[in-house]
Amino acid sequence: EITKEQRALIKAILDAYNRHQIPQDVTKKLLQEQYSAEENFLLLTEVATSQVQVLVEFTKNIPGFLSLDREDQIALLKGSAVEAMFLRSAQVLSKKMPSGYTEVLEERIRKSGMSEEFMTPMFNFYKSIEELHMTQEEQALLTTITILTPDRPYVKSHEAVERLQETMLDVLRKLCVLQHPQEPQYFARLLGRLTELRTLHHYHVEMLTSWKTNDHKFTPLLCEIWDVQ
Ligand SMILES: CC(C)c1onc(-c2c(Cl)cccc2Cl)c1COc1ccc(-c2ccc3c(C(=O)O)csc3c2)cc1
Repeated sequence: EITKEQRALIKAILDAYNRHQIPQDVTKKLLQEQYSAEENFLLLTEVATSQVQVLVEFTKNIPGFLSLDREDQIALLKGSAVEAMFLRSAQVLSKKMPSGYTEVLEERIRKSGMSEEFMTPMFNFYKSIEELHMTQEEQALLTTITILTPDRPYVKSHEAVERLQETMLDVLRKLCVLQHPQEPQYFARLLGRLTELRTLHHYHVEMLTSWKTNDHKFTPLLCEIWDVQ
C-alpha cells in the first residue's frame, strides 16, 4: 500500500526531524535557571528563537521545499512557525513520552506572564495531542503538512505548495491506517488538530501583544518571523 517512494519520503522527513533539535546547552537552562515571570519569559524566548532556527533547517530538508519560489519559502516559514512550535512543545510536554523537560516547561509556560485566557485553550490542545499517542513519523509528517499549508499570507504559487502538501497528506493517511488499524478515524483526528492549531495561531497574535504591552522584548529573529515591533 505504501510505495517505495513514499517510504523513502517518510525516512527523509523523519531523519531531518530527528537531526534538527534545539542544542542541549539551550534547553538545559530550562532546568537550571531561577523561576520568576521575567526569567521564565526570557528562557522561553531563548528556546523559541532556537526552535525557529531548528525549524528553518528542518524545512530545508523537506523534499521539494527548496524547489518552491524563494519568497513562498519565506511566507510558508513565517506563516507556520507558531503552529510548528505548538506541535514541538506538545511533544515535549507529553507525559506519555516524558522528556526531562515536561514539568519544567509546563511550569515556565504557566508562569511566563501570559494572560490566563490563553492558558486554557493552549493546555487543552496539549492534552488533545497527548491523547493521540502520535508516533515519531506522524509527528514529523504533521509538522511538514503544517509548514506546507498553501493558504498562508503572501503565498503566490498556491498550487505548487498544495501539490507538495497533498503528497504528504497521502503518505500520512496511509501511515495512520497502518499504524492505527483499530482506529479508522485516527487520520481525521490528526487533521482536526491542524484546525485547532490555526485557532491557537490567532490567540498567539494577541498573546504577543499582551506581552509587548508589559514591555517584554523579543529577539530580532522572532520579531522578523512574527512581524512584531
Ligand atoms: C517568545 C516566547 C515567550 C514564546 O512566545 N510564544 C511561545 C509559544 C508557546 Cl508559550 C507555546 C507554544 C508555541 C509558542 Cl510559539 C513562546 C515559547 O515557545 C516555545 C518554543 C519551543 C519550545 C521548546 C521546543 C523544544 C524543546 C525541547 C526539545 O526539543 O528537546 C526541550 S525543551 C523545548 C522547548 C518551548 C516554547
